Amino acid sequence: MPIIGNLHQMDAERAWLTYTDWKEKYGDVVYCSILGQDAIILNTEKAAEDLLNHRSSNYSDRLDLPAIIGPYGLTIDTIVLNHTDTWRAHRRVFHQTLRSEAATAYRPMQLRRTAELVERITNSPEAWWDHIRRFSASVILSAIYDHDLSDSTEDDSTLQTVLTALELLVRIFSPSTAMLITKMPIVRSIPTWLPGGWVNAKQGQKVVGDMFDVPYNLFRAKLETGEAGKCVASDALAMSRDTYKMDNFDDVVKGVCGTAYAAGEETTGATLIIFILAMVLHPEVQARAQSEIDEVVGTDRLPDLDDKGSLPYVEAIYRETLRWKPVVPTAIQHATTEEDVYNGYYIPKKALVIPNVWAMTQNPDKYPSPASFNPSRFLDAEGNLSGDEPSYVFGFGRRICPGRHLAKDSVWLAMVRILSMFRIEKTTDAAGRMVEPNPEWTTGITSYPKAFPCKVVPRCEEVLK
Ligand code: HEM
Repeated sequence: MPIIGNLHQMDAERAWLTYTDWKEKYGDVVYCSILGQDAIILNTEKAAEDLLNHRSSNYSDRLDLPAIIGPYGLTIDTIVLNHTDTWRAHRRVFHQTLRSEAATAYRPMQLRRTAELVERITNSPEAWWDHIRRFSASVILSAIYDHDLSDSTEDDSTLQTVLTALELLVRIFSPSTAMLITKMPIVRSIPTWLPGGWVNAKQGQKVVGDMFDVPYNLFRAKLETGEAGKCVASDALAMSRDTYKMDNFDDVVKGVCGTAYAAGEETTGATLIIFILAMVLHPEVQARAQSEIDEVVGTDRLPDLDDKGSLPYVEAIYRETLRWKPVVPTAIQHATTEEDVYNGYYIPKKALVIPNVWAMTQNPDKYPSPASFNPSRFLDAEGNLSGDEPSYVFGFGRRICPGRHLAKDSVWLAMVRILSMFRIEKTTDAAGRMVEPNPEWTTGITSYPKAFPCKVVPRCEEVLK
């Protein structure tokens, strides 16, 4: 039986990060080997749906990374768990607490947090980036642990603990480092004082352990004194009290909560940063959205989620932002449990399966001129929303992102409120010429622009005219 596509020997970095023209060069489904690991790259929505959605019982594992998971204390992290009963318990908690109807309970909190975001940008517009990152952290910490961030993020020990761990996780999960640690486990013992010592597993285990323990223990202490409000942690514990019985359920809840922070904070903030970049580059899109908002909402209140149905162009901007530069461009790799055959081609057991979300978003047959930011592609000739939504940017099958409903409300609300209150403009240089932002992009599991020049200006004078 033939192997799918071209046999292509890749090094780890290229296989994970050079995904731009894979479909053109190699076809819809590609086999490659990443340092000896079988890997299948799915370049089209059709192939991803056929395998990851329709055959999900065989495509919902993750890659076994025993050299990383145990030594770095990731044994209770939803993302890396295999397709086991423990993972199913995690997903049941996510479903119970963050499914579409359950996520609406967090809307009042999201309205408060977006109002704070607008206020902070009004007071110090030059620090918009920090305000956005604070916003995404504050929404997730509230939703998961009912934790209110301190005024200064530097003084918030909970936030600092999780940020330290995230920094480490992003580094050890970079493709080359993950492979290096897997192939040469000895590097885990490099003392922290030597160059490269940041991969030290003993230190990693402490840092990652704190990420799960510190906010969770704080929440448990609040629960005991009756101060804990509604959040994922309290709803999950109520589940176990009422109906759901399982040994070690406390570890499940702790794992769910710690993973949700790690998976939700950066993705939400990064999507908003991509949106700001799109707005700087496209003043005409911004102006059209602002006139829609002014017409529908008026100028004496902030838009809210009840306005969504009347703001199709804003919704189209949301969809185009997800599509234009997907923040998790190769989603998270799945793995097969058993061998399989697809369209006559053999797929090995325990193969990595990488959904090339980037290629799907750049498919010129579905999205003409895919590199341009054009929200109108999601509207019909009458200006109504088309049925198309790039929901595949949230992944596939049983592993689909369980935080997507919360994420959508947070991102949409922040976008519409920023648009209603501010103009996002290019800066000018000393000679008065416009500076065209052309940022570098982060690489790794997530991808978003590094710092770029832009000016955020309150619209109040313009609106009052
Ligand atoms: C714009 C924001 C977000 C994007 C683009 C995003 C995207 C993704 C993607 C692509 C995956 C991989 C799915 C797969 O394996 O097929 C994923 C997994 C996951 N996401 Fe999100 N996500 C976002 C926000 C969130 C939020 C807010 C939370 C939590 C509240 C969250 C929690 C998770 C978890 C726990 C997983 C792992 C699921 C599993 O392995 O079973 N995400 N996300």
